[in-house]
Amino acid sequence: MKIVADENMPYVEALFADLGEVVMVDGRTLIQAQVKDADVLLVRSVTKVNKSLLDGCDRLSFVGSATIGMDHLDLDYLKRRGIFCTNAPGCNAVAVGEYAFNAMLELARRFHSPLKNKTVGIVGAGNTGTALQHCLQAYGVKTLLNDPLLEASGDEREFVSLEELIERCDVISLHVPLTRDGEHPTHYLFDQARLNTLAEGTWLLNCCRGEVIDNHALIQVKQVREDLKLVLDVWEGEPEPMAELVPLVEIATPHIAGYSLEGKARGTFMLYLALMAQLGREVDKSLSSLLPPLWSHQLSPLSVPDERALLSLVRLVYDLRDDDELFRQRFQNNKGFDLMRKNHKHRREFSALMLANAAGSDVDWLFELGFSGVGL
Ligand SMILES: NC(=O)C1=CN([C@@H]2O[C@H](COP(=O)(O)OP(=O)(O)OC[C@H]3O[C@@H](n4cnc5c(N)ncnc54)[C@H](O)[C@@H]3O)[C@@H](O)[C@H]2O)C=CC1
Ligand SMILES: O=C(O)C(=O)[C@H](O)COP(=O)(O)O
Repeated sequence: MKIVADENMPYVEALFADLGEVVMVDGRTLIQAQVKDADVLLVRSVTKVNKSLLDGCDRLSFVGSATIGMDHLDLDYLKRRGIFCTNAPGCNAVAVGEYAFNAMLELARRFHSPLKNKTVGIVGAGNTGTALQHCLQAYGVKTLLNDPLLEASGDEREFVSLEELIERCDVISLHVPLTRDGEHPTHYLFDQARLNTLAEGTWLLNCCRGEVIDNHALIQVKQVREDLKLVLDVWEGEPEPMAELVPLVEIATPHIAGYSLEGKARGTFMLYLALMAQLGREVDKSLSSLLPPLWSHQLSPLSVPDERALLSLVRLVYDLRDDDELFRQRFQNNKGFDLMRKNHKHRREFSALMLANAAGSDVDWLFELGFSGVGL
């Protein structure tokens, strides 16, 4: 069996080498000739999997994307061809939730405006939106949700309209898939008209897909709205974000919100499980055996850390300012955006940090937030 896999997918050798020949490729520039005799194709979000890539790849029977998003996969074409296709729902949801929470703490510190007192609106209350809500609730921040699809499906949480969310929230974080059809398409969900309705001083975060915001319109609006603060991890036109937009953004990163080691490993592992099921073979590997051990720092945060101390703890796990700084230096270099992603030093999730405080104390909310505790 021949398995062609994106080189930015960790643990492929460890999980798939037993099954056949593994060939690692640059997913962004992948062409048909490289997939011609493959049985299995493992991709990430940068590979457009469609007729032009797969025409004539007659042996291919399995396509797996180690991502949450599926907008790069032509699902109708794959179905017509009878090629099994799967993705990795929720694999990096915790990473995205923690990224957005982290970014909010950074803005709060920068603008001397505590997060604790704000109302945060989450647009798209699926896996990543819920992971963010979890962090915010653990810290005691009020959240409002907008998700017309979940609302209609009977999800029992409370939802508000997008208009109400925009009106009532100080912070808005976007967590929707990129869609162009259906009753609630998200392409340019935040167009010029909607951006103009943002309340004074809103913080707007986009960690889902660049095209959910009209980036040209965002530039125009931001140029006259110093009060708006932006956090962008995703950009229209990746891997070439609009150069005029970057300086207008407070925290700018190259689509790495989901890049925790745990999240990426989970993505590869979910594809391994799907392929083993497809092949009718027994699973003989575990995710925990792939990951390095927790950081067993015996940290005991003061009984109730204030927001400053909380940010210090969060920065210990992942200092978002490093990625922001590198991004500004490198995004305009030849292939800078993709190189930063490829060479990204995997961060860990909050759970990698073991706190020495005992459970059942007044810092239990830190464990709720995701940090590990001795004996938990
Ligand atoms: N920056 C990054 O590194 C990452 C980005 N993503 C992106 O984030 C997206 C969301 O991921 P998940 O939360 O895991 O997906 P999910 O499928 O679990 O949740 C998405 C939610 O958005 C809702 N939704 C769809 N259209 C909507 C609309 N018009 N208005 C409000 N809500 C709407 C859906 O009903 C669903 O509940 C992915 O599709 C992917 O594109 C995901 C992981 C990492
Ligand atoms: O899971 C998703 O959806 C994402 O956006 C990925 O985290 C993006 O990473 P790559 O697949 O582009 O490496």
